[in-house]
Amino acid sequence: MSMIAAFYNGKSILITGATGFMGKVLMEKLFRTSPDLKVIYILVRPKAGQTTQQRVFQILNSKLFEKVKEVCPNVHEKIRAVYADLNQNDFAISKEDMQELLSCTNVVFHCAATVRFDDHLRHAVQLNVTATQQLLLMASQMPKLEAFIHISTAFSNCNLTHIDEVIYPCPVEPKQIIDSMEWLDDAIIDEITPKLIGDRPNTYTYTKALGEMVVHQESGNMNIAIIRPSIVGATWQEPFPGWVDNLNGPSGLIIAAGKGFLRSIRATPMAVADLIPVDTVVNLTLAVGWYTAVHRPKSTLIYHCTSGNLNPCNWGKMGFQVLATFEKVPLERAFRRPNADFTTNTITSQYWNAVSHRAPAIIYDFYLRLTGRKPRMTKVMNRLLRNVSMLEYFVNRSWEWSTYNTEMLMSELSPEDQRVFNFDVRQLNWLEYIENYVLGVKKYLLKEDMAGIPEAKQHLKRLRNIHYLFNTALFLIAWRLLIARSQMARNVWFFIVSFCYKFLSYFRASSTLKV
Ligand SMILES: CCCCCCCCCCCCCCCCCCCCCCCCCC(=O)SCCNC(=O)CCNC(=O)[C@H](O)C(C)(C)COP(=O)(O)OP(=O)(O)OC[C@H]1O[C@@H](n2cnc3c(N)ncnc32)[C@H](O)[C@@H]1OP(=O)(O)O
Ligand SMILES: NC(=O)C1=CN([C@@H]2O[C@H](COP(=O)(O)OP(=O)(O)OC[C@H]3O[C@@H](n4cnc5c(N)ncnc54)[C@H](OP(=O)(O)O)[C@@H]3O)[C@@H](O)[C@H]2O)C=CC1
Repeated sequence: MSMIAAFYNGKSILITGATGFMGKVLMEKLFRTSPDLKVIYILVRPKAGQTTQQRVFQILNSKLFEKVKEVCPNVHEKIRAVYADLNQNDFAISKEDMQELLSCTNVVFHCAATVRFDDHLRHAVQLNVTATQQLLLMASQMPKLEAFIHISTAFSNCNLTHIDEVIYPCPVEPKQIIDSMEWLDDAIIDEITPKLIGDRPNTYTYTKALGEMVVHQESGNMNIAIIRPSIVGATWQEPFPGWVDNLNGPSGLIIAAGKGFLRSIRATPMAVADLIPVDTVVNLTLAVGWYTAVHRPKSTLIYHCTSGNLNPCNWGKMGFQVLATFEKVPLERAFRRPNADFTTNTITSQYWNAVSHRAPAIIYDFYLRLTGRKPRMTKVMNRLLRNVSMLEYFVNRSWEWSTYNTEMLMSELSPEDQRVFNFDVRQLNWLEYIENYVLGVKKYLLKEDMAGIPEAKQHLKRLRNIHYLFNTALFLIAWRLLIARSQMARNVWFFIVSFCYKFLSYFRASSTLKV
C-alpha cells in the first residue's frame, strides 16, 4: 500500500484555488488515491453567474473526474465548498464555516493566486501576498494542522539565472508593501511599480516572491513547505494524457499557432522550454504534504518542480512537434494554415508582425466589411500580439534550477509511492507528451470532435489554394505595375516572352518533324 495515499485517508484537507487548473487535478488525485479521506474543504467564490455549489457540481461532473466516481462514488459528500473571497478581510468566510475549518483541518494546500502577468500591483499584492499572510494566520490557529503547502513558481526569482532551493530576500519587506497598498492611490502605485519589480518582468513574479517571504517570516512552528513549479502544462499520464482546461502558459499559443493566427514569435529555439506536466506537480505536492507532516523537517523546505536539469527540451523542438501534430490533426475552421516560425531578431520579428500578422488581419477585415459583416480580426490580432509580447521574456532565456530537495524526496519514497506519485521527469518522452498536449488542447479545451478531422484537412487545402491564388495575383499586379514604370522590367519581360515563344516554336517544329 502506498504510504502517501494511506496518510491522506481519514484526513480533512483544505485547498485554496481548487477551481483552478492545478487545484482540480490535485483534488482529483486525492480522491482517486485516498478515497477514504474525511473531507476536502475548498474555498470558492461565485463566478460568471454560477453559485459556489454550481461550480463544484460542474467540476465533479467533468471528464476529469470520471475515474474518481468509480473509485469514490460518494465524492459529492466528501467535498465541502466554503464560500470565500480571498480579496476580502477574513476571506468573507462565515463564522460557522471558519470555526469548522479551524478545528478540523489537517493539511492545507494553498494554490490560489492571480497568475495574470499584467495584473495591477494592488490586486496582485492582495491575492499573492496579503491573502497568503491571512491564510497563514488562519493556519496558525488550527490545532490539528500537520502540514501547510504553499504553491509558488519557479519564476519567482527569474531575475537570477541560477536558482537554488532557498528564499531570496526582496529589497522591500512584504509587510511594508502590504501597508503601502492600503494608503497609496492607483496613480502612485502605477508610477512606483517598475521601480519595485526591478529586473523582474511583471507583477506576478514579483508578488509570488513576496508571497514566499511572507511564508518564510510567518511560518512560526508550523510544518511548512514551498513548491516551485516551472511552466505547468497538460497532464502527462493521469487521469489521462493531455488534459488541459485553460489558456495559460503555452496552451493559448498552441491554439493561436494551430488556428493559423500566430505565424512568427520572437523566441530562442535553443532556450530550454522548462515545461512540467500538471500531474507531475500534483504528485510532488502530495508527496511533499506527506513528507512535511510525517518527517517534520526543521526548516521550511523548498522544492523545485522543473524539468530543465533532468530532462531538457527546447522551444525549437517543442514548436516543431506542435506543428508536426497539427499536420496530422488540424484544428477546425483555421484562419490560415499552421506555419509558424521562430525569429530571434527584434527587427525581423517586427517585419513578420507587419507582414504575417497585421496585413492578413487588415485584408480579412476588409473582406468582412465588403460582405456586410463586422470587422474583428485586427482586434483579435492586436490582442494576440500583446499576449505574445508578455510571454517573450520566458522564451528567450534559460534558467538553471537546482533540485536537491526534490531528488532527496524521490529517494525517500517507497517503490510503490514512486510509482503512484511519480514525479520523475526523466521518464518523460517529450515528443509523445507534446503530441498528447496538442490533442488535449483540441479535445478538452476547444471541445473539437475528432470526427471533424477530414473536414478540417479539407479546409486547410482550400486555404492553401487561396494562398497560392492570392500570391499569384499579387505577383502579377506587382509585375504589371513594374512593367509600366521601368524600361529594365519591360526588357526582362520582352526577353522572357520571346524566349518562351522560341521554345514553343522549336517544340512544335520538332513534333511536326516526327509525324
Ligand atoms: C523549428 C520549428 C519551429 C516552429 C515554431 C512554431 C511555433 C508555434 C508553436 C507554438 C507553441 C510553442 C511555443 C510556446 C511558447 C509558450 C510560452 C509560454 C511561456 C509561459 C511562461 C510562464 C512562466 C510563468 C509560469 C507561472 O508561474 S504563471 C502561470 C502562467 N500564467 C500565465 O500564463 C498567464 C499569462 N496570461 C496573462 O497574463 C493574460 O492572459 C494576458 C497575457 C495579460 C492577456 O490578457 P487579456 O488580453 O486581457 O486576455 P485574457 O483576459 O487572458 O482573455 C482573453 C480571452 O480568453 C479567455 N481566457 C483567458 N484566460 C482563460 C483561461 N484561463 N481559461 C479559459 N479562458 C480564458 C478570457 O475569458 C477572454 O475571453 P473573452 O472575455 O474575451 O471572451
Ligand atoms: N499555471 C502555471 O503555469 C503555473 C502556476 N503556478 C502556481 O500554481 C498555482 C495554481 O495555478 P493555476 O491553477 O495554474 O492558476 P489558475 O488561474 O488556474 O487558478 C487560480 C485559482 O485561484 C483562485 N482565486 C483567484 N482569486 C481568488 C479569490 N479572490 N478568491 C478565491 N479564489 C481565488 C481561482 O478561483 P476562481 O476560479 O474563482 O477564479 C482559481 O481557483 C498558483 O499559485 C500559481 O502561481 C506556478 C507555476 C506555473
